[in-house]
Amino acid sequence: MATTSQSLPLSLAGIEKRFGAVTAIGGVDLAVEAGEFLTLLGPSGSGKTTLLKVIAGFEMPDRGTVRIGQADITRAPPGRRNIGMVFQNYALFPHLTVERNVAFPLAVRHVPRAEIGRRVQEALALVELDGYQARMPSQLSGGQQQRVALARAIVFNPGLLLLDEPFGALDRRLRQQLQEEVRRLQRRLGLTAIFVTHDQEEALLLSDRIAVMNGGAIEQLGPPHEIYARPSTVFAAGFIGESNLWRGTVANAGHDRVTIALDDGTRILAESTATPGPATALVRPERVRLLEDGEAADNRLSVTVEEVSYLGQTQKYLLRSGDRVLTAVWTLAAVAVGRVKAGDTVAVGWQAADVHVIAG
Ligand SMILES: Nc1ncnc2c1ncn2[C@@H]1O[C@H](COP(=O)(O)OP(=O)(O)OP(=O)(O)O)[C@@H](O)[C@H]1O
Repeated sequence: MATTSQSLPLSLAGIEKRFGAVTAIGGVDLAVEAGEFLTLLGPSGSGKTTLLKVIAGFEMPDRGTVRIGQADITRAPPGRRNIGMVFQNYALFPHLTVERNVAFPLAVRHVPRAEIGRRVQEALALVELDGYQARMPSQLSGGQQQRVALARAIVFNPGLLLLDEPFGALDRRLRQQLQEEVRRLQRRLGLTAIFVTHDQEEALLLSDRIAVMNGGAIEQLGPPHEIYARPSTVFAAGFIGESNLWRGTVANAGHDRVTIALDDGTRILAESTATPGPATALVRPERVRLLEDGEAADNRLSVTVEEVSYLGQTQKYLLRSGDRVLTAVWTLAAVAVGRVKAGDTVAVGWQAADVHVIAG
């Protein structure tokens, strides 16, 4: 298998797909660059799998076009799209050896026998399963089976690789190991990859860009750090990472600083160019700091500690101020174990620059 990739860009324009009264995809435009790792992230029912099936050719869209490179493949059968696929339950052929499983896509493409042998060996080496040629799938662990599935998906140099929750059935450690391997392989081969998950950590870790899906539409598209730091909607903010979200009204707008008035009278100072009107303030838990005596902060609250959870490198605190509960996550280097306990009253604060304002 050549490691020089023939990866291609993918473009979706105006994709719509209905099942009876259900709109699974409600008008999606998306351009994925060659060699890019793009994740479709969203809750159950948001349309991720349907969109992937439209790309793969297992579902026909009611409207819109699918292009790989220059070619319009909207109506092309799945086998003609040159797409590699790994699904959670995309089982290997149980009656075929590892070697014949991986050889399958080459055999159906009438690749000469000698070349098949060489390319299968190369693909198995890439997923670190060289020497497993003669095994049957039943003689492999779940992680090894998914590696064989990955080898089978890349052995024919696909223009595009689709991965639908490929690690869903695996335990956490194996999952992490395979995540790293897939990413390394994808980079090394320069593959264009579209990955479906509802696991936000997995999405943040692996992706060049994330498309946050909600109700059959892409709600936000951007690199992980941008989606985390500057979510464009309350849904995206709540779906990715932990968040403190406070709904209020932007008052006193001007000079890149605004005040957000909450209905209980609390005022939050934020660095933002938001205009007056309803808005939600987002403060990520690691931005909420424990204030030392006399320490100043743009925003300051006296809170009672309700709960402390030890998470290893960090601790998570549930803090109450009146009717409001907020979450803080502090590293052990910043706040030692036992220094702040349930029942304590402490001062916390954060800077105006730590507040992200979502208008609307
Ligand atoms: N074959 C089908 N017939 C009828 N409705 C369908 C069909 N496939 C999907 N749907 C509906 O379309 C919507 C989107 O489903 P889809 O499977 O794409 O979501 P998803 O984001 O992949 O969810 P999950 O994470 O649970 O797999 C859902 O409301 C689903 O019930």
